[in-house]
Amino acid sequence: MTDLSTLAAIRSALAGAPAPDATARDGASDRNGQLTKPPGALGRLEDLAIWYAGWRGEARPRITAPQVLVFAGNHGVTARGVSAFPAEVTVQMVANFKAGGAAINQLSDFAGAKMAVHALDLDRPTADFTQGPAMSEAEVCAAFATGWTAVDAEADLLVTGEMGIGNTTSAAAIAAALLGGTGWAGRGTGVDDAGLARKEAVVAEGLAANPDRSGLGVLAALGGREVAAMAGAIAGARAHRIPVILDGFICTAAALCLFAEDKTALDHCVAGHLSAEGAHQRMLNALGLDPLLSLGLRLGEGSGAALAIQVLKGAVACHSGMATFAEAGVAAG
Ligand SMILES: O=C(O)c1ccc[n+]([C@@H]2O[C@H](COP(=O)([O-])O)[C@@H](O)[C@H]2O)c1
Ligand SMILES: Cc1cc2nc[nH]c2cc1C
Repeated sequence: MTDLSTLAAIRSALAGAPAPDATARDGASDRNGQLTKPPGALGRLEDLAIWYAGWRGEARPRITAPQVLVFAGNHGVTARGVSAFPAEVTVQMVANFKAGGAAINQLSDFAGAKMAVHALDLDRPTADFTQGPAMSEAEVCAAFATGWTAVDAEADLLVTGEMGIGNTTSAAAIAAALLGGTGWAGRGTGVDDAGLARKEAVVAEGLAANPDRSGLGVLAALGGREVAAMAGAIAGARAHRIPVILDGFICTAAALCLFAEDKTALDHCVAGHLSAEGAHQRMLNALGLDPLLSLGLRLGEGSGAALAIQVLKGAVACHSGMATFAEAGVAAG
């Protein structure tokens, strides 16, 4: 069992993360050059397949066991009027996920993925981060460990999603702390102009009340339990060489905390989609990630990333299933 009981222990676990398999990646690149298509004609699908092959350590991989993990948490900062919905919606939506009634249930089924929901201490919201850290070191580490251990070692692809009323304010505060500047707050579930102004003010207060600017320090101070669990799952997947598709604004903020610790921490990740939350593009730019889809989604739950499983499956199916020029007797150019 990996020790994740302190931030120092988590930092050591991150430092021990594996790299992709260069032999498998080169083998996949070589195979890609022999497939029955003009060079580069499958565009970004070709890069995706080669990237996936490197992480899985197989030149001709398959995707047969995607996993979708949805983490839920409650936020003390909701007391500041930062969401269009009441905090009770978090626990109510967890019941909906368990009953199969949410968008992510449909999108996971449609992608052939196994979905699980983890509700993290919903009856104990994090502290209001305008007054000091949202979580103690023990709390953030426990949430991170929940995410890390939720990853199925037998999965061959992971999507991390979340549910947490108030968490777009938390994600905006994380981005502001780690990337600087203002204007990170957006409409979330649909706040009006006054709500948006409150969010921006709450973010500024949160930064003033919490001076630590390390990735994990910011995760503890301004994140939430579901945000920490997503960071843990993203890092835990890496330990098993499981590639990850990131979801929207909140998931990307969780990933940003890992990136702030180590610039290679997201090498096993792709951005599933561009959220309609205004500052998501800016966050992706800072991470150097180019989203696979842009459909105006702003739901969370892992929904955009679950939809993007289909794109990655398509890329890997073409790569591993297509005939080569020699096999098909097609004249190469
Ligand atoms: O993933 C996104 O980009 C996204 C953008 C806006 C809202 N959300 C979802 O809406 C909730 C947070 O919104 P809010 O307004 O309560 O901060 C939370 O449950 C998220 O899953 C998610
Ligand atoms: C209904 C509802 C569903 C959600 N799913 C993710 N965030 C959400 C926020 C609301 C309000």
